[in-house]
Amino acid sequence: MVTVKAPAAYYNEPGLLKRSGEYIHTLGSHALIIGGHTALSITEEALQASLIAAGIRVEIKTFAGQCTVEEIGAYTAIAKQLQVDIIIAVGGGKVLDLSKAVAEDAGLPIVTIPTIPATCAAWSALTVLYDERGQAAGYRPLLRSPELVLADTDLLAQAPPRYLAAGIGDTLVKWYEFAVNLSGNAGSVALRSSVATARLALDILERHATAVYKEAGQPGYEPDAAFTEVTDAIIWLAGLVGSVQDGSVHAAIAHGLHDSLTRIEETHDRLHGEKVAFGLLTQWVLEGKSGVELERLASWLHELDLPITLDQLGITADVQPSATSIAEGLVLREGAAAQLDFAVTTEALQAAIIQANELGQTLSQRSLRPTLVQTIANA
Ligand SMILES: NC(=O)c1ccc[n+]([C@@H]2O[C@H](COP(=O)([O-])OP(=O)(O)OC[C@H]3O[C@@H](n4cnc5c(N)ncnc54)[C@H](O)[C@@H]3O)[C@@H](O)[C@H]2O)c1
Ligand SMILES: [Zn+2]
Repeated sequence: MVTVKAPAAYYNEPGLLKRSGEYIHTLGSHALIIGGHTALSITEEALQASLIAAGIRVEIKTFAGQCTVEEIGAYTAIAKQLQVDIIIAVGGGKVLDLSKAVAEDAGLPIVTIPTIPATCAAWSALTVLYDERGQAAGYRPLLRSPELVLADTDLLAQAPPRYLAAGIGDTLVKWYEFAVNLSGNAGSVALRSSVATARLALDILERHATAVYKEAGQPGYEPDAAFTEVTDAIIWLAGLVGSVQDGSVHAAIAHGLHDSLTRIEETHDRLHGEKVAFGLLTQWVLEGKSGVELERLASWLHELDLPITLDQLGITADVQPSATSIAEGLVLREGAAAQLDFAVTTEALQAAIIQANELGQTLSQRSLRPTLVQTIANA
């Protein structure tokens, strides 16, 4: 059986927030807004004004910071107690994930308003769970994607560019994680659909991501067509890649390494897309890509300021034992290894992490040189 889950509507425009009531009022008249602290401070005024103007009563609760089963239960109880008829989620991936599960458990429609383009969580019918210590604790598939996704490109363009880079990392991984599963067979329609969508997202990122990332952080930056393509790739296309499922099992190595990295305390302030990026660099080594190709790809990650060394991930312990524990922590889904034409043993993974880290160090040192020369020249 194939299931395709996507939002009833996805909008991407500058200034959407100010008009959000026009889109939301047909879905509900008494809303619970769940938002991160920063996200609410940026959006609350415009969002509330637009909702109230559209005749929607508003309740607001600040997200406590972690998407755990307990927190989902707590916000569901709040939604029921307040007797709201719609949930509006505002913020990064964690608050959107929590709110989607809350809406499902409370039997309510949900609108997602991403305030950073760091993941496809605004779109997907999936909640990634953590425990209270911030370690990955599994995935909760949801029955539906959100009813409505409002991607306000003004809002997304104002976010610190680090989040954009993380979103780019988390999107380009889609192609590389899916493509390795295609070895030797054409795949089902579901797999081919995901691969084709992931390819389109990769094409957009290859074309625009670096320039958009460099420009987006500049003062007075206004989102243009390239920015919209890049954020569409991150939210919509990456979301669509995961929207189509036929029960077949894929090996998501970079994401598996991400999950393993979440068990290392020092990586906790690194973003999802940042950990995935290092996981992807490791996967490229494991796949046996040529030195030239590895250098090209790692340089791209480096240009986006994504981590390409363990140190950049926050891991300061010795490389060898760190690589061993990350490698040992990778759990592939049952049957996934059979799809691959390269081996994923703990030893091979450990060696790949060490090689990725060495390549990352070399590239980082090389790109430091102009700065050093500059510093000496200016001394
Ligand atoms: N459901 C899915 O399909 C899916 C996909 C990928 C990742 N995820 C999950 O999403 C989470 C990662 O999401 P994330 O990377 O967005 O991190 P996040 O949700 O932790 O947000 C990162 C930070 O951004 C801040 N923030 C939000 N809006 C801001 C703004 N406009 N300006 C400045 N700061 C702002 C938040 O306060 C937060 O501290 C993880 O839990 C991950 O597992 C889910
Ligand atoms: Zn991801």
